[in-house]
Amino acid sequence: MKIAFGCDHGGFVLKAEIIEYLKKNGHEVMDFGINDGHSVDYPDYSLPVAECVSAGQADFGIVACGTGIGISIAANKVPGVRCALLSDTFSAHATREHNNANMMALGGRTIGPGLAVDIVDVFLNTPFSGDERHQRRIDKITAIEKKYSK
Ligand SMILES: O=C[C@H](O)[C@H](O)[C@H](O)COP(=O)(O)O
Repeated sequence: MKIAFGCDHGGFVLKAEIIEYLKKNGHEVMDFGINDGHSVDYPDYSLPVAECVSAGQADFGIVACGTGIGISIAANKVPGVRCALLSDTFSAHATREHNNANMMALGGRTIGPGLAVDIVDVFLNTPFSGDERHQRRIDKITAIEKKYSK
């Protein structure tokens, strides 16, 4: 799969292990930085990942900041993006199965790289259930997006 990745300085601590996992598992990585731990603004690194996913240029997006909160808020402003902030594998499974999430956000100051890689693994290997009730709810999210987009 094609995976777009972006992080700020708070998420940079997770980057090496996540990228290593992705490459080892045969994924193509579109790396939007950052490439060292200097201080940056997380929306600048969330946007290109979210735009790639929204345009269908990547299958999934992974973003990381200190908490995962700011970078997920920014990603979810892009139409078509459903970015889940994750800190456990149960939620990683559930957000794919129920929400058909196409992006995940992780916090470099809240979880360690081992758990982050487990979360990525579960997320990427869990399909959307396709159940009518879940699709109906996702369609309602899309309708909200359409209501507020000009
Ligand atoms: O939600 C925002 C992220 O956690 C940022 O990584 C965080 O706010 C960066 O903080 P600072 O600039 O103090 O390192």
